[in-house]
Amino acid sequence: MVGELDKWMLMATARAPTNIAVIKYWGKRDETLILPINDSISFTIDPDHLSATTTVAVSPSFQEDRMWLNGKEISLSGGRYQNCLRELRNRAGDFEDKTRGMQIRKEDWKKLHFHIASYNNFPTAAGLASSAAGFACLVFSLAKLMNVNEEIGQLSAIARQGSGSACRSLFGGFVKWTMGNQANGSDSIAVQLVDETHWDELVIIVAVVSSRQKETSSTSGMRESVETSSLLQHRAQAIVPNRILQMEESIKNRDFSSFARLTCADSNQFHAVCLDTSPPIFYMNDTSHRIINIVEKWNQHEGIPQVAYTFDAGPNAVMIARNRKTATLLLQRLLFYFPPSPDHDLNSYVLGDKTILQEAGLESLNSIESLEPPAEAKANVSSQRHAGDVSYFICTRPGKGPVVLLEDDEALISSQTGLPK
Ligand SMILES: Nc1ncnc2c1ncn2[C@@H]1O[C@H](COP(=O)(O)OP(=O)(O)OP(=O)(O)O)[C@@H](O)[C@H]1O
Ligand SMILES: C[C@@](O)(CCOP(=O)(O)OP(=O)(O)O)CC(=O)O
Repeated sequence: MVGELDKWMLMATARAPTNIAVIKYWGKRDETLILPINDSISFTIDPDHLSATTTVAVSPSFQEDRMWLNGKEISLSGGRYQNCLRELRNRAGDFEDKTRGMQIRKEDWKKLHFHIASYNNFPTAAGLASSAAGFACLVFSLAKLMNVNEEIGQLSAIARQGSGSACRSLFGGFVKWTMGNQANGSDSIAVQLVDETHWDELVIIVAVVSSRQKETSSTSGMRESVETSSLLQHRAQAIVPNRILQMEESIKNRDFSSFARLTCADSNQFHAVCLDTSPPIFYMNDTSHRIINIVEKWNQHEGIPQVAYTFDAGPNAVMIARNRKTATLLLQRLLFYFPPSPDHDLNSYVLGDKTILQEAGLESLNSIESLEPPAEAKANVSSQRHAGDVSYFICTRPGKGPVVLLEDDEALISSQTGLPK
């Protein structure tokens, strides 16, 4: 189809955030329905910094379902996309717009085709959970377009079938994915624990760590762990249930010390499970280990945790600081140990909420060069600097769940052609 559309077209646009788990999901009991072997808890990241925006359009002129991701056409033939589309079509409602003379009955949705355009405001292949934001956004925007009359929890069970962690991106704040026990997965859904205003002191700094090697995907990594790791079985049965209860308590009470201990312990146990997998999977690299060391030594020096860290299936560090003051001290440490390489400017080295840079008194490359080693360095950690080992940092905070975008200029599909703008 080229040029003008010859029939009507209906569109919806939405934006959905990514999320980072503090109690990790690792292991499925059902590969097709994506049912996990344990509950997990995450926080949602501010969509201004890490989110997917998706426009979905429907028109009798469209001949097949098509999708463009970051401007490039991708195939929708994979089982995960097909499962989400089928589940949503099964739940579609009637739609009528008398002024435009449009009527779509429930059953018509099965014959109509979609054009879908999505854009991630962060790198897609950098291990920053783009699939979580992407599938949450796909399901949320299609549910709006098709008038699906379901609670967000039920939509989360559809997003789960795109990528497990995506179910948690249907809510803001802190979110629990309950594993459920039904064979059809109807009770394996996300629930919001608290919204993003409950604990608004927290500041998040993500270190995107340079990595050249191709990582094992989460999907195949967790399959191998289920098949070969006895530590994984022990973790799911004997460790996680208690940790979930403790984590819920620390979030409810904004108890940072307990939150940080649990978050770091759970990340480390997840990576221990990866090592216990045969053959072992190494997601973290030397820079990741160095970051853990810096945070651990600082926390130890202060006597109570200042910062928590967590790592997903890759070398990037996600650090959570108890408040803005701590975040500035963390940023000073990070920029001391990992200054930008000579070809970088500060503006492209620290992304997201740059006001933390100003508060840390770091407004020029010179100010980074003249940073002193932190107090704990002399006693415990080497003060060697590693320019170039981190690609960039993102400063952000916990944020809200998916939203519909109503402005025409926010749509990614042209109302004239039905194709990406
Ligand atoms: N905006 C989007 N809309 C729909 N699907 C997306 C979107 N962004 C990413 N995806 C899907 O997710 C896949 C990438 O998922 P993958 O798990 O490999 O990486 P990731 O989620 O960025 O990293 P990780 O899971 O390791 O944190 C893409 O190939 C695509 O199928
Ligand atoms: C380490 C993790 O980030 C694993 C996420 O795995 P995915 O949700 O990407 O896996 P699939 O369900 O196979 O798509 C931990 C987490 O997010 O809980």
